Amino acid sequence: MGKMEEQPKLLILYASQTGNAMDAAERLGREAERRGCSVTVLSVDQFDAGLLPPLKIVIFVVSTTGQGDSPDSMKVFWRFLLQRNLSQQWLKQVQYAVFGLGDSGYQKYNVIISRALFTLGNYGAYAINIIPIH
Ligand SMILES: Cc1cc2nc3c(=O)[nH]c(=O)nc-3n(C[C@H](O)[C@H](O)[C@H](O)COP(=O)(O)O)c2cc1C
Repeated sequence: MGKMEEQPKLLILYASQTGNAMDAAERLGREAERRGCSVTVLSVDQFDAGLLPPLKIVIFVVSTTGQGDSPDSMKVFWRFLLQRNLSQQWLKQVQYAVFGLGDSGYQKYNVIISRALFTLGNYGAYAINIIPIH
């Protein structure tokens, strides 16, 4: 027989200002584990963005804070992604989904979703779903 099926590996990265995106990410992680995935859940500031390219599936859970700002924990990761010396194919193997936490009472509702989508897409990553939560 062929080699054993590997468990699908899933990375869930969250960017949270007051804990809601973290709670949502951990809940998502538990659901995925129950369905047979091998899951790692981390805050974006605990993960080196340079390690993204070989990953197959990454789920981002990001909240919008301030006046349409990203959480503080996302800044370094963000700066890395905006570096100019990364190729347009840098994330071509990566499929990703973005869950966004926001409040439609704010003018800049959930804008961090679109920023994340745009930036990752620029590197050839493939968006499998974009899900605003409010
Ligand atoms: C100070 C503050 C500013 C916020 N600004 C926005 C905003 O500009 N756009 C938006 O969609 N939601 C905004 N929200 C709502 C948050 O996104 C929402 O409460 C979310 O659940 C927070 O997630 P977190 O705990 O992971 O940071 C804001 C919330 C706070 C407390």
